[in-house]
Amino acid sequence: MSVAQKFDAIIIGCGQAGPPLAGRLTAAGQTVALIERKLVGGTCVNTGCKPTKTMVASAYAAHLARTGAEYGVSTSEVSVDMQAVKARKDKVTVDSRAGLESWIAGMKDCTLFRGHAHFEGPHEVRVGNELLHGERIFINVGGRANIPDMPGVNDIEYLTNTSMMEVDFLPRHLVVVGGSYIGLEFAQMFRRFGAQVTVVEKGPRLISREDEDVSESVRGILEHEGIALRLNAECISFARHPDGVTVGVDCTSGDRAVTGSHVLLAIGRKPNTDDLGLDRAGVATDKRGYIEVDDQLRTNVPHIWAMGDCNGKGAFTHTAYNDFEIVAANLLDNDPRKVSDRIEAYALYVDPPLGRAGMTETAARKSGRKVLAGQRPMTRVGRAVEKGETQGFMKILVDADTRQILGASVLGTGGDETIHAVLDLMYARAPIETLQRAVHIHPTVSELLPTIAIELKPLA
Ligand SMILES: Cc1cc2nc3c(=O)[nH]c(=O)nc-3n(C[C@H](O)[C@H](O)[C@H](O)COP(=O)(O)OP(=O)(O)OC[C@H]3O[C@@H](n4cnc5c(N)ncnc54)[C@H](O)[C@@H]3O)c2cc1C
Ligand SMILES: NC(=O)c1ccc[n+]([C@@H]2O[C@H](COP(=O)([O-])OP(=O)(O)OC[C@H]3O[C@@H](n4cnc5c(N)ncnc54)[C@H](O)[C@@H]3O)[C@@H](O)[C@H]2O)c1
Repeated sequence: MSVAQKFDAIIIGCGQAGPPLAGRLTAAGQTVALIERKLVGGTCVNTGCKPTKTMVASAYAAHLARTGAEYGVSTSEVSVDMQAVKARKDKVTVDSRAGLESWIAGMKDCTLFRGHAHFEGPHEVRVGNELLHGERIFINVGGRANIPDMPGVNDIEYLTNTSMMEVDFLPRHLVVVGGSYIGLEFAQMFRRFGAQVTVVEKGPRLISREDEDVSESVRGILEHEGIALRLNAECISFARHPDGVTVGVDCTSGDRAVTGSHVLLAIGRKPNTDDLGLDRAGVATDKRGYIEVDDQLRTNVPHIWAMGDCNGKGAFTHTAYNDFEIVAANLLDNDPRKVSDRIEAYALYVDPPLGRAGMTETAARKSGRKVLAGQRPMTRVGRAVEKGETQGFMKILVDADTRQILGASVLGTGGDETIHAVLDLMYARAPIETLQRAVHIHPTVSELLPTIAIELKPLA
């Protein structure tokens, strides 16, 4: 029997919450074992946010070059060098990962173990030949692409967000299954790189968590760029084809199948909890495998916490990082921060981007509150007109009784940044009058937020 190495804390997974927590714990004098089975930095750094947003930037450059004539700028024929696009993406990713690795290496009393970790008992974790004992254990294992058992899926070669990172060529025709956050970002960027792109979505509209007017506007933006959309695809199936892969789409109407050279599956994520040996530690999960945690991210086992995507309380880098802040505040700062203090916020990086904070209109209506709403199309935002980027709109929702902002959607140029003007007021619990009287800078997209706030009307 091997003797376990003892640590004050074991952190499983080196994603968005693990490394900063290791930093805080070691700075407080604790010994930490940090375990990573693949790449330090996890999804965001290696196969998620960072590489995709870097590629979105290349796609934007191609788009601007193609539309240069509209700005009076003549460009000769635009070509995209996919190897250069990938090299640029790789550099951003590798630099980021290297920065993280050197930060971890500099942490006193932090040992980085490389390998797959699993529980052998409530305090025992095994990584390869090493058995570790932790007084406290923090799980930060993230998630991976969900590949449901769809007809034919095992007979074809498909891409996921991870294998997309190796693509250094232009697919002739990319079929993206899943019309949500991951699918739409890849769909638009590859269309802009020059591929034919079809999005296949089983639901009746894109990004179904958003309001219908947002889905509809995003649909228009993508179709305008020549992306084919197949919604209501209730009979998705796959088969090999001499030209690539045939994706069965519909059982009732339209072309029943679409044949592409490559298929990307972007149909949700699942937590990396099935191979962790959680039962040996007695840690409870829900039916979908997410680790159950309380408002301060403690599992049902008092010395074990779960942070980031694996706890199902968020699915974003900023929510994973906030999980670290909550755990650290409670353990080290005597500050009882909690998840329920967090306001939902995120962006979808199609171009123009969608910035979101708080409730959708659908959720606000369902809440039973009296709701005031204000809206403005980007065609009536000077900054958008000047930039020649007038697609989309802004919408703000306010509680008529408390006068506080319930939520906002900004689909338009700079929407990912503009939304923060609203988000910060929500955190401040400021009444809408604060926004009405704020003097914003001209010419910006944000300068129209006070105008919208002044023009609020009751929801019909
Ligand atoms: C294509 C794509 C684009 C995205 N874009 C954005 C975006 O623009 N903005 C945003 O906020 N979010 C975005 N996300 C979501 C974001 O990447 C995740 O929410 C975030 O990375 C979650 O962080 P985490 O720390 O929970 O997990 P992860 O970053 O997934 O890290 C978990 C780590 O644990 C390791 N691990 C797992 N199991 C074990 C084990 N048993 N032993 C040892 N190590 C293990 C994994 O290898 C991984 O390194 C995107 C996701 C994808 C897929
Ligand atoms: N900009 C960002 O912040 C960003 C970008 C990408 C991803 N992410 C994160 O990654 C998560 C996952 O994104 P996603 O787009 O993969 O998933 P998602 O859960 O948002 O959407 C999944 C899509 O696949 C469809 N679908 C589900 N099951 C299916 C099936 N069996 N067959 C066919 N279609 C099916 C759904 O109708 C839906 O449109 C998001 O929730 C988000 O948190 C964030």
